[in-house]
Amino acid sequence: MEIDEAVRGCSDRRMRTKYANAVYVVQRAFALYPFEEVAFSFNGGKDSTVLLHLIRAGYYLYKKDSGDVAEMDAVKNCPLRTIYFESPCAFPEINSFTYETVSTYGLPLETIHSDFKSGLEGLLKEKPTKAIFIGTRIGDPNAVGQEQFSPSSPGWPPFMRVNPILDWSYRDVWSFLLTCKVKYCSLYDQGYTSIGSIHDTVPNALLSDSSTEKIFRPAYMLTDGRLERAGRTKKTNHNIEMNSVASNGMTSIEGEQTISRAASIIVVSDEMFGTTEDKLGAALCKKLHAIGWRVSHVAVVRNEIDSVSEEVERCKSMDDMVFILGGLGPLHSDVSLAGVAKAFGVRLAPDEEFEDYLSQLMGNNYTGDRNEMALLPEGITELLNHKRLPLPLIKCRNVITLAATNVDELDTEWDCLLDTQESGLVQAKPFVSKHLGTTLTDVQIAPVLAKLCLEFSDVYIGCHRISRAGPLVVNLTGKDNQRVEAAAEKLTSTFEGQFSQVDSCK
Ligand SMILES: Cc1cc2nc3c(=O)[nH]c(=O)nc-3n(C[C@H](O)[C@H](O)[C@H](O)COP(=O)(O)O)c2cc1C
Ligand SMILES: Nc1ncnc2c1ncn2[C@@H]1O[C@H](COP(=O)(O)OP(=O)(O)OP(=O)(O)O)[C@@H](O)[C@H]1O
Ligand SMILES: [Mg+2]
Repeated sequence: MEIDEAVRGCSDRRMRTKYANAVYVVQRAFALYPFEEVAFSFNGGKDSTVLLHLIRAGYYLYKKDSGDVAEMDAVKNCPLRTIYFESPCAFPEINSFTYETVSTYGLPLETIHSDFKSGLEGLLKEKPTKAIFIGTRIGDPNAVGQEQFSPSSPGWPPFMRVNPILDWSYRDVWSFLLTCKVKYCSLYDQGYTSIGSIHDTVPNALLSDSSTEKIFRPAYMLTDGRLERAGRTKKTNHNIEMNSVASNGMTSIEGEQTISRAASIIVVSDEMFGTTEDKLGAALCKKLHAIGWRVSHVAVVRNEIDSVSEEVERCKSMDDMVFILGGLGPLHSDVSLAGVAKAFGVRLAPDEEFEDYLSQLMGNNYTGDRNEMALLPEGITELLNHKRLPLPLIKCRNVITLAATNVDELDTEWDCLLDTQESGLVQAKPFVSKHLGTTLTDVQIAPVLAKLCLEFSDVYIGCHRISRAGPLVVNLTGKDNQRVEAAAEKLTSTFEGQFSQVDSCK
């Protein structure tokens, strides 16, 4: 079987692994469902072209494994029911490629002229259909939450969606098509990287030839697969918004200076419960304070997925940003990302870009076919790169997982975050603080401080003793210097000569 031979004979270990997993899914589907109750959703796109050849290979291997040797000659092709939702808005090149391909490979075609949902309702009424092969991949807008076998969504007719290439990247798709030397739709050679309708799809501008805007390079030349839908004008999923960036890279929009920002910190560590102390959380508090962010909450949780996910769930909606310290890496106790994924209701899925960084850093020094460290929360992860970092930091929506193991590493990671626009760490209006020391007792000043708190609700009024016998230090912190000064003035004038300014609250 030419596809099987081409892949098994290639030197690309990743390709061979992806192929082996995908054809395994195909074989499982043929083992699970009667052949006549399985369909293939084919639209002439690159992903469904990959799927076509994987189905052909999987069918061949399935027949071979089940000992149908007499039939082997006949299974060069796979006569699987093929459905195509034909739309008047489809590119003529897509239509002709689809018809040509089904004829070349002997696929019985059922053309449907309505939308996906009602078309599938009609199909299922007409013929029992238990499973449908679909070329959905991670990164497609509809892929979030799907597995290789996923029942159709509630409200859709009941069938199993079989997604053999769910974990394939853009690059995997092109490696496969080029390795197997199979025909694909001609639009991909004209700069189209993902194809919708004639109304919402143009060639990908990232492939435009710099000398003339009308010439585009072929789709397989796109280096950043995350931008494959950049030519889908209406439904783009990855539009990158550019904000104004200050010279240090930190977003510094004038209006932002007055906004207030709050963060919470989650320290993930079993050791904090008895054998060591948290230095990183305290250091991060100071760093946030220094850029004018309020720290609303610092929590220490155990290395358990549920403990992390419950804490992330609480903090992510309460604060602008959540920082996680600890629990990142290949150890059994490194559960932070699994906790984040659970909090957002997504699964952990292989991230090719992160995998590339990891293999540059550590070669192939991981066990099994898969690098478990490259499993990141699916559909919500952004990698924050910086030239000073060995690996990008992982940001899932408003949750940033820091990799620092000591304060020096934290200093570096923090500087890189400030220098990276995508981190979202905008400079907020800085805090001003005043520290006033006194030898008065807490009982003496308590009623006055209570009133002061009510009158100056925009000033944080903290109070602590150096020892039980004193002295006492009152800390006044706020964003408005005049208000902080006014609160300090009120306190000192109430207790004339009894308060003096001290450097800081040690
Ligand atoms: C065979 C088939 C089954 C589908 N099943 C579902 C489904 O169960 N739930 C759902 O929300 N969408 C379903 N869809 C719609 C897809 O999620 C998606 O809208 C479609 O593949 C178009 O993708 P595009 O917007 O990237 O072109 C299905 C589509 C096809 C072709
Ligand atoms: N009109 C259609 N008819 C049949 N199947 C379809 C149709 N549109 C989408 N599908 C199914 O959904 C899958 C995902 O569609 P999607 O548009 O993301 O991929 P593609 O068309 O194969 O490639 P590309 O991303 O380059 O357009 C397809 O591989 C196919 O299985
Ligand atoms: Mg398409």
